[in-house]
Amino acid sequence: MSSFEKVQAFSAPGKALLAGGYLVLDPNYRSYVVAVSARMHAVVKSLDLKQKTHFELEILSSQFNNDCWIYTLNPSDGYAIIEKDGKKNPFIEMVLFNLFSYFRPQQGKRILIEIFSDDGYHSQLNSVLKRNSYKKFSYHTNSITEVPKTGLGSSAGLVTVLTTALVSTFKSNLDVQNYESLQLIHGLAQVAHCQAQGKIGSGFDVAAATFGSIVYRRFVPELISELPEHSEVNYSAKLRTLIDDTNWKVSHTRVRLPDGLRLVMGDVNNGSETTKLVSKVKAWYNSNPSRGLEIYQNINSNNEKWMAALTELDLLNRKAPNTYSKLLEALDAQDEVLLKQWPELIKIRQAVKEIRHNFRHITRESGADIEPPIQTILLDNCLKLKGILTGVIPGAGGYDAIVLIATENSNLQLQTKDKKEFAAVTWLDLHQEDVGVKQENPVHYQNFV
Ligand SMILES: Nc1ncnc2c1ncn2[C@@H]1O[C@H](COP(=O)(O)OP(=O)(O)O)[C@@H](O)[C@H]1O
Ligand SMILES: C[C@@](O)(CCOP(=O)(O)OP(=O)(O)O)CC(=O)O
Repeated sequence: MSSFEKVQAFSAPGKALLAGGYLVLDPNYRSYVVAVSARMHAVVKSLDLKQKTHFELEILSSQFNNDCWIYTLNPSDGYAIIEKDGKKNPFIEMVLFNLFSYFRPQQGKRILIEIFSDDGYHSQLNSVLKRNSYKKFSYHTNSITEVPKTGLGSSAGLVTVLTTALVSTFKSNLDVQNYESLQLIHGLAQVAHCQAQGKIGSGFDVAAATFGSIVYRRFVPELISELPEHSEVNYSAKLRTLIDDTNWKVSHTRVRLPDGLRLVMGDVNNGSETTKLVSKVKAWYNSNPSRGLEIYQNINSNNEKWMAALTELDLLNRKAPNTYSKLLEALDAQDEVLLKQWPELIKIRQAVKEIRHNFRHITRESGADIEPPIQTILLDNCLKLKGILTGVIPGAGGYDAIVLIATENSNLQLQTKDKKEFAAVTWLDLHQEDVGVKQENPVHYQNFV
């Protein structure tokens, strides 16, 4: 047993926002978010410091230039967050600040948290793979801020898993399958993530990291924007009231893609500035609200049709698995005559076609490259492949990785090999993973070589 009293491990998934991009910023609209198999992990070791009230914290991210952030927190100065060498990581800082403001612990501890992030979150260029008999991670000589991201929500995953790790040191016997515990983690992580990124997004990414694949409706931003300044003496009390005694009116209903279907992500080795896209779309909407509302309502109606049709597929599989198998066979054949016999498939394809058509309107009218022409061509080519049900550019769109819904049997590598129209696409080794925060076995994170 190491010198630490308690050792635990947790993980949280990345995300792909399939339906509801931009609209999900408005609490009137729902979104469909799929948790993906790229996960952020935290191994937390804690030791009580006898007769001490201060906290010695070390957050280690050895995969990225062996980065670590070291803090000493004292109740006497309001748990001020000052990194030993002045190093900055706003996401770590905001988690620490809000966790200590919420729990206000008095029993001093030494806490070591090691963060691990799966390959899907970042480019693997200039990295070395290290493994043990349970897991493998890529190690970079560059710091985290210098390694290109893939848009799976690394900061949301980090904030959620770091929040979970710290909650586990202050709340004995934390059960991450317990709904109240997940609610606590979710609230604290949403506050920390918004404060760290300096803007209040819809929070779909933190919700998916916490709860897994969900249909999500956001909380009103004022819940977080109206918190006092950190320097205010009542910050801690207001935070506790927000977390413990406030109905956020957020909804996150668990969903899963129907059996036999899987998420496929195709990276085009490019990216988009979500903040810039969002501001362009907001400016477009505000410049002509009636046009914006018309387009948004059309997109929302088709988002809801898409979500309902996915649920219908799931129900069909449960009620009539043999019939459902024939539907999957029709998809694998990609035979137009056969496919016409399946209204559930036609419904999904027509809904997504309408959604994409409307986003191309917004692209032209706002100047925000939500579905740029090169991505339109790629998606339309993908729809002709055997086994493909539909496809979108997730989230804010742009030049991020595309997302397809495909049958388990579809072999995209084989179908696209040496085809010039797919030359720019790398099919990622990712799949949907329905579960959010998970307890892991700490033994699985030792001796990577
Ligand atoms: N493994 C990690 N270790 C430490 N910090 C991390 C890690 N992954 C992400 N972060 C933090 O999150 C930031 C990336 O957040 P952001 O730019 O919002 O990207 P994303 O869209 O992937 O969330 C990094 O600059 C870093 O501060
Ligand atoms: C526009 C949005 O509705 C969705 C953005 O989804 P992305 O997955 O594109 O976001 P990033 O994590 O920044 O890549 C903004 C929001 O909901 O906050």
